[in-house]
Amino acid sequence: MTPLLEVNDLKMHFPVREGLFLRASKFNRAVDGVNLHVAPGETLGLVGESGCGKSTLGRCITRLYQPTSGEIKFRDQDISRMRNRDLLPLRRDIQMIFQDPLESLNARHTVGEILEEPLIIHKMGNRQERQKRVAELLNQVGLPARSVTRYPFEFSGGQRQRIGIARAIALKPSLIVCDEPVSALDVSIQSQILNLLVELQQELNLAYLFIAHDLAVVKHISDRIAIMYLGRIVESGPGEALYRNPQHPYTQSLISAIPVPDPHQKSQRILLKGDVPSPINPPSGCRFHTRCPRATQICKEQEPVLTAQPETGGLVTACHHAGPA
Ligand SMILES: Nc1ncnc2c1ncn2[C@@H]1O[C@H](COP(=O)(O)OP(=O)(O)OP(=O)(O)O)[C@@H](O)[C@H]1O
Repeated sequence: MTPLLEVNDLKMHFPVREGLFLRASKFNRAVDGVNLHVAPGETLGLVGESGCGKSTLGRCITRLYQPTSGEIKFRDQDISRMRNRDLLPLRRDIQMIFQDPLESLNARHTVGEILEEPLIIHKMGNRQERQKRVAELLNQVGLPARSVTRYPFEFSGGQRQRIGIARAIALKPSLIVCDEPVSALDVSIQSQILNLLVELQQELNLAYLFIAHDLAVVKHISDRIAIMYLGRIVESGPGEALYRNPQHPYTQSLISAIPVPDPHQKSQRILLKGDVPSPINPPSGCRFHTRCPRATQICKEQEPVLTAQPETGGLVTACHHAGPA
């Protein structure tokens, strides 16, 4: 199937300004050569530790950021260098849901105004038609019709995320970048929001790039999962294969950290050495070598490329010593 979204060798390097004249002598390589693709109606889970560049990647794809280099192809058109003016039609089709809805929703506007705003910007319908659409959106996300006159602070965290979701689907997009949409919510509410996202996906044929720092969250909702470490994808493939038979030691350590519900089943936690290095000065060769239990000389010298792993059900892995744990 032709991908809806294709990202090739994408880089986002933030200048680090220092000294009296705030000159940029260094760069934070937040995203440093990412390749990925998402098919229509598919969910790609993007997982990695805090600071590995997930949000930056999501913001490049939605073109909140102008990437430093690389390609972002949406419906076969490279949008990575598009000017703001030309991006308007695209902003209808690619939306974003944020971790903290309170921060992303305008606190001085009522829910009705928040949901009507994108319809006004994109000149959709007259006032009456827009109000009808707002009522329909509230219904779709499971909020009462009377919410239109209320303000975001009057809602609970989960309800606020429902407002964020309603706003994201208002323009009938085909791709939504979900940036840790349930991380700030209680566990019981998390599953309600995840279920809502799955229902809407089926109803509206939405594709999701679902960002999370926790593999357990994306496990049940992702068709495929990509694991990110220090600005790069280190392993990806169908969710089921990635859980059952991960080949990258970093994926293996993330999976070993997921609590096992059955107390009789033993889980061998794979602990990593040290902390995540700085993306300002990433390690040579394989970026993961400083923390990797399998690292040898070649890992310090040569950067591994993503390579298909035979008999793993479709995993691609960037590791000189890829193999089962
Ligand atoms: N606007 C920005 N300007 C400069 N540096 C930034 C900016 N946004 C992010 N960074 C840096 O880029 C790196 C990646 O950050 P990013 O937020 O993308 O990671 P993340 O994986 O989403 O982490 P988290 O889960 O904590 O949000 C970090 O070192 C961060 O400090």
